[in-house]
Amino acid sequence: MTSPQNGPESLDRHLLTGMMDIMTDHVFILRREGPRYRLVYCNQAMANFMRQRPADLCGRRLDEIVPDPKLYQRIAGNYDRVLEAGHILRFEETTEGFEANQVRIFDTCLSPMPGTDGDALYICGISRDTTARREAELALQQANETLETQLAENQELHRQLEEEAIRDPLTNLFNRRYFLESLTRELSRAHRETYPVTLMMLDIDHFKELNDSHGHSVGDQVLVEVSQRLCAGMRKEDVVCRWGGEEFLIMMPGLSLADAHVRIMSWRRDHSPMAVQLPGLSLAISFSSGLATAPHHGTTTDDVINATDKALYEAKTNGRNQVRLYRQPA
Ligand SMILES: Nc1nc2c(ncn2[C@@H]2O[C@H](COP(=O)(O)OP(=O)(O)OP(=O)(O)O)[C@@H](O)[C@H]2O)c(=O)[nH]1
Repeated sequence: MTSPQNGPESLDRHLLTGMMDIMTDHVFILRREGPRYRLVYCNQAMANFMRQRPADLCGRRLDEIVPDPKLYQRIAGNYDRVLEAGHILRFEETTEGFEANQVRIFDTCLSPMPGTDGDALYICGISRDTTARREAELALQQANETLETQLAENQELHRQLEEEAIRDPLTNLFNRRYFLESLTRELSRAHRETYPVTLMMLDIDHFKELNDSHGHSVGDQVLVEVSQRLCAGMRKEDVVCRWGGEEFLIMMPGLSLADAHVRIMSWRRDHSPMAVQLPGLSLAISFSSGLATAPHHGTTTDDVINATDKALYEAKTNGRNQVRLYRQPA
């Protein structure tokens, strides 16, 4: 008994052709004839794409199959390149110019091959339609870009919301909640590292009168103006807050009571009375302020704020337009 021979048998042409015709990729062979090319083989998929039968395409010159000179030049240029390179080339091409209504993308592999007689030169090619994959990639890329934009917008919105949650909407100063959180944090750090934290409460004098005489909107403009001048006069580590209606509370970490006093007196030299110019109206605003410091006048937020409030009260009851330092009861 003879055993079957190992290795591929030489197959009949109709078997090979049959196999090529069940492929969805375009398979084709061209022969170079001088400066031109002749299609010597194409499979069913390629013929379908050209809307012809394989028998009607095979044997025809490329310039007959593709009469448009620009299109011909584009296709033949690829074949020239692969023959010049002498090895397999792979590239992406489109069917632009072939079909009026739809441009498809192909991934094409071309290989130069000598004929059996040694003289003739052939190009074997396989083209795969990658349009759907590329469209999916493009859609994914666009979806990613949209997501990234949305993410950036959401982050910005989140940042704005966080900012709004700690700011007073009229003056844009920090609000009471943020101030209390910051003061709690600062007092415990100051305790660990032994430095003073001085508070100043500043209140606009006779603000009710101003509102009553000139209206709430003028009052609002004064509040905004005072806020801006207060911020401009403080260090970047100070926390300036709108404590209530026309009352401001400022935390000055690391400043002793005496240093804070010097600072506020200097601020008052420039800003009290504060001239506020509004259309048809010239105002002179005065302030009363109270100062207290931790740990000297208290170590908790409540204690030090109460001490500051009491110092302010003294400034008010003592005739306004002045600064008072907290004095501990004897
Ligand atoms: N325009 C404006 N007025 C406000 C705002 N919040 C509070 N007020 C007003 O601020 C005024 C505060 O009045 P008072 O507490 O009597 O203080 P004052 O008139 O400055 O008196 P002294 O502090 O004793 O000098 C009230 O009339 C409030 O209506 C605000 O956001 N805008």
